[in-house]
Amino acid sequence: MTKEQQKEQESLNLFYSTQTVIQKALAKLGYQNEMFDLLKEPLRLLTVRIPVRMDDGSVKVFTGYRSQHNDAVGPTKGGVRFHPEVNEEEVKALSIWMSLKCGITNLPYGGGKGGIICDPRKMSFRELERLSRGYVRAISQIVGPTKDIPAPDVYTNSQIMAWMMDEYSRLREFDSPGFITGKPIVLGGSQGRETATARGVTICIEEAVKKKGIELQGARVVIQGFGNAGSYLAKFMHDAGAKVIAVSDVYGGVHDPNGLDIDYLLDRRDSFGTFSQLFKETITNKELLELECDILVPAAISNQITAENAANIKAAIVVEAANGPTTLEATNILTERGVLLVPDILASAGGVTVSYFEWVQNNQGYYWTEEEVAEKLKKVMVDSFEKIYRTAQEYQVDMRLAAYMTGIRKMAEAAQFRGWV
Ligand SMILES: NC(=O)C1=CN([C@@H]2O[C@H](COP(=O)(O)OP(=O)(O)OC[C@H]3O[C@@H](n4cnc5c(N)ncnc54)[C@H](O)[C@@H]3O)[C@@H](O)[C@H]2O)C=CC1
Ligand SMILES: O=C(O)CCC(=O)C(=O)O
Repeated sequence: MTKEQQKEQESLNLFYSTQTVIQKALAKLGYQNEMFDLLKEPLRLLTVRIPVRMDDGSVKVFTGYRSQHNDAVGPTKGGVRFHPEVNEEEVKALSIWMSLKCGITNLPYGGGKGGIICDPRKMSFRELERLSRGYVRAISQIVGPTKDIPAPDVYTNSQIMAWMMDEYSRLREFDSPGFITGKPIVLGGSQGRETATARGVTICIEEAVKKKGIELQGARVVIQGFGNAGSYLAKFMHDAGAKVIAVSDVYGGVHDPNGLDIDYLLDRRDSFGTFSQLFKETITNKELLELECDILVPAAISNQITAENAANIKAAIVVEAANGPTTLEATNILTERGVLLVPDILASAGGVTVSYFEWVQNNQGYYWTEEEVAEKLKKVMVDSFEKIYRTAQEYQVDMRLAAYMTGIRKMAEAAQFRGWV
């Protein structure tokens, strides 16, 4: 393997590349190696095997994970992913990113993340219910409203959160809405959580265009992924007067340089964010990423913009709604080319921010209006964007490193005060 190939291989390993940036961020902030030693790995990783009775009477055993990166600041928090490609390294990296997101937005949490290796698109409603409940039973010892609070992520939704909350409440023998966020409103969910990730991305786009001197009105936007994050984002961009010219799902995308009919697409997508099979003329995800546009938003999975295609990205602004869509090699290429890259741990932090609001409302038993939630979210996101933009300028670093520096500071301070380092 050549040096370049090895570099790219390392860049594609989310866990390894996260550790690389953490090390740089801590060094910039003047921390010793001991702090890196503490923060480079999750404190806890639980692997579980979940037997599920399938509809045909057979038993299938699924593997799941829950990773808790660091709880110096407070209980850990983060979503649960149901996806065939879930793996230990990815879950660990995702839990570290949750710590950083909570640090950036100044939430009283550390980061956690969970996942189950499965393909929910091939499972029935009742099989999914049994799997969700089985997962909660398997991880119940290490989670809870004051320990670790799960939430939705790829291919999980408010129905799955409802089953998980119900199972946890049964185990504990009292109603525990604060165990999980992203619940249906009638079960203690928050106004605005469903759209929170996309709202947060929208606010970042509004800030980023100001920095780049681009008018949002009429700007051409391309979005990869049409699930929770991507589909609402398309709607918000359309409502803001931008021209959404291409969107995609796992199978491919649709493109119209004059702007797509977003309401139609929203109406036709299924609960897994798929719609493209309804169309005859489609483009590949690879083609979508390289389209002529002003703003590109990867809102699906990781490692989409790599050393291979970074030079072909035409957008002036890339805003990462997905976790880990751009490798470190690609980050360098885009930055050198003058593309403003708003990193995932900032851009997608709207979800966990409103999850925090949901948890606060559950704890106090008093609920806020959609306007109150939107106003509070806006303040958190604008402040976070500015903080990171200023850090990038002050230290002459890219937005990703600036976001890591901002996100890790509170955790490092808390660990020091606790006497861990
Ligand atoms: N839902 C949330 O609150 C948050 C989500 N995120 C991140 O945003 C991204 C999307 O999450 P959600 O919208 O919640 O998921 P989702 O499950 O609602 O939608 C996923 C979308 O990605 C597409 N997709 C899946 N595999 C793909 C592939 N190989 N290539 C292209 N497209 C593919 C699906 O077809 C679907 O349109 C993920 O990276 C997730 O971690 C980040 C923060 C919060
Ligand atoms: O809402 C949450 O608590 C976590 C959302 C999440 O998993 C993420 O930001 O990646």
